[in-house]
Amino acid sequence: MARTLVILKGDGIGPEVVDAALKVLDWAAQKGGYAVERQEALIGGAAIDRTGDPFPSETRALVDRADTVFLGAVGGPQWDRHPKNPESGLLALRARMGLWANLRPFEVFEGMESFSPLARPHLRGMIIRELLGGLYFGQPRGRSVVNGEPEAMETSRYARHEIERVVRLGFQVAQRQGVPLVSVDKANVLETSKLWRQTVEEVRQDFPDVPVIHRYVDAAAMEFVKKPELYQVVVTENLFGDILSDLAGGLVGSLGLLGSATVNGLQGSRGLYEPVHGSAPDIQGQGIANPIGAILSVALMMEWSWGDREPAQWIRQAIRDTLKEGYRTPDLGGHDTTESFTGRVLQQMEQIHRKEAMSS
Ligand SMILES: NC(=O)C1=CN([C@@H]2O[C@H](COP(=O)(O)OP(=O)(O)OC[C@H]3O[C@@H](n4cnc5c(N)ncnc54)[C@H](O)[C@@H]3O)[C@@H](O)[C@H]2O)C=CC1
Ligand SMILES: CC(C)CC(=O)C(=O)O
Ligand SMILES: [Mg+2]
Repeated sequence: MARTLVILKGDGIGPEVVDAALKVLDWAAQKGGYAVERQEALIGGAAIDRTGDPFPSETRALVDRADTVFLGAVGGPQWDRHPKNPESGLLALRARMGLWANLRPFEVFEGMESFSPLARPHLRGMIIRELLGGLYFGQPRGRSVVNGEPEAMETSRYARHEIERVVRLGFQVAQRQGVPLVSVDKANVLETSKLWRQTVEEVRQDFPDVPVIHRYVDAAAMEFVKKPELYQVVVTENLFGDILSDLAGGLVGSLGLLGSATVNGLQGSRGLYEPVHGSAPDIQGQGIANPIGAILSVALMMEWSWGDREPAQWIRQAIRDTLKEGYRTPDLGGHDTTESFTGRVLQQMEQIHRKEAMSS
């Protein structure tokens, strides 16, 4: 059966890493013997330039009919002074799809230890970031002039059910892995965080076998660096998850190494897949962006939306093997281009596939 996919390449290095990821997807689909029907649409700054809207109606219509969406990245300095904001297109997409759990796995690949002074061998974990609430979406927000002076405001808001569903997912993932759940909040100050912590305490009654560690976000930032092995499954609100997942990028050696899946719980095929990094305007157009985050997002898509576990494992193994052989893009001290690195990953996948075919 054909799988359908909406592709939103976006801005900066978005198109570069998405093109790399699609090569891997095509290979896996061909080996799996199924077709992927792809439709492409505009988002972010590219959409502003063409239509005046960062999330145009044509894109909305396609997304509404789609189960699976794959995104590059949005934003860039050329839109800083534009009245419309590319990032608001991404937030509108996330809200429109109604997907609330953003899973951001991280892993120190073998040989990558020296790219972060903090990296530990074999370190891996996952940040589960609530994606539809908090400061990014709360109302009221905006600008005003008070006593002749410009003011700006945002609102952080969470309803209990919005916290409960993502916390429950956190418990389920931690239970599956047999590890503690680390819940990050700022309950010593913020009302939303007090409700968050109270909800975690209530939901934990249903998971008596999962130890819970509560941390305030400031202490968590310190401890993530000092004792990262504690942070195997982390559940947290939108803003804190955004910040801590970039910290995880630093911890494993590069932001370019992280993929993500945004889903509605353990079941269901609907998903939005995107690398954790942004549009990286500083390296845009040079052909040197690290495609690993985007390629790992393909693996997550195959697993979470399509239930294709085996090709997802081939992809991950091929990335490990390619790095182990010393191929790297410049963010990891290497000389590979996005294209040459992706070519190596494809070769590794071919080898893994051939070996498995011979042994079965
Ligand atoms: N999901 C999205 O679409 C996101 C978009 N952004 C937007 O991206 C633009 C740039 O934001 P920044 O703060 O610079 O964050 P960024 O994630 O784009 O880049 C931060 C640093 O990491 C490097 N980097 C990121 N991805 C890389 C990759 N795949 N390979 C090699 N190096 C990589 C960049 O070169 C840069 O030095 C802004 O407009 C921002 O709003 C930022 C984060 C997420
Ligand atoms: C650009 C923002 C909308 C979000 C962001 O930084 C992220 O999702 O990682
Ligand atoms: Mg971010």
